[in-house]
Amino acid sequence: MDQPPLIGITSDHVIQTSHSYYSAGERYINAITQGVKGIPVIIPAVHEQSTLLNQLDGLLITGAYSNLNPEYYQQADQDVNGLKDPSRDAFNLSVIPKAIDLGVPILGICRGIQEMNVALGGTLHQKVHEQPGLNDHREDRSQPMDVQYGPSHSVIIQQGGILSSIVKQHHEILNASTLFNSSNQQLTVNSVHGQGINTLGDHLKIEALAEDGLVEAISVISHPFALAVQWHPEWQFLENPFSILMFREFQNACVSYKQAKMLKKQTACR
Ligand SMILES: N[C@@H](CCC(=O)NCCCC(=O)O)C(=O)O
Repeated sequence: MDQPPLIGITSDHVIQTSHSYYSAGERYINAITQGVKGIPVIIPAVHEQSTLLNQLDGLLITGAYSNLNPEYYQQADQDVNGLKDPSRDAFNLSVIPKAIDLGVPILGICRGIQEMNVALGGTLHQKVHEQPGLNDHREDRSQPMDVQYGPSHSVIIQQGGILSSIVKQHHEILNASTLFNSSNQQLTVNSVHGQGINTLGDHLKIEALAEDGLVEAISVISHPFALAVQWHPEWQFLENPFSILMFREFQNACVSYKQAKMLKKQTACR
């Protein structure tokens, strides 16, 4: 029987009680094991990437409380004392373009969408809530976690992308979900971020927009599956039909990519 796809999960560099770790949240790992039926591999944000990427069948770029250093998009930092992660910044901004070039299927979540955009030359709003016309997309940290990560606002799915193709393929399942409104293609999502996409990077298309116009999902044009979303589909995804379908679509892309790689190897050996 075929081995499940090997999915790399990006990590955060964290210091706890004077010890240093590269870690990834359990929710992301569960989404890979249960939602993508893959083998999760946490990648320390230091690894040499070209050999590593050749082993992977997919890449998950996680969310994080830290913010990307705005030097990477040529802006002065508006929150110099805010949480940063230089190891993650350097690793992710270098691995994303390489993974895209190789055709590795990618799913980016929250900080992951921001990194994909900046890695391809885009910029971010450092404080979305201070931008005229944009809403406050932050969670209320005084609330319990299920409220912080609970349904927050809707996004409008744009035509012609990966998300709209999920809607088309599975409209019967989605029509039964209270989180999806088929008459206006609106999906209710959670919202746990202070930063967001300002100018769009190269070779990117918009997959979904919030009601205030903020970009909520993107994909790489002419790539089989390089999708990133500003919300958190991994949060209690088994209760959310759209999230289940999105992880399944990522799984299909990873399995196809793995099979194509094996076929190429076999052909080269003949
Ligand atoms: N720090 C950025 C990105 C927000 C983000 O990824 N939040 C996730 C928090 C932790 C997690 O659930 O993994 C911003 O504020 O925009």
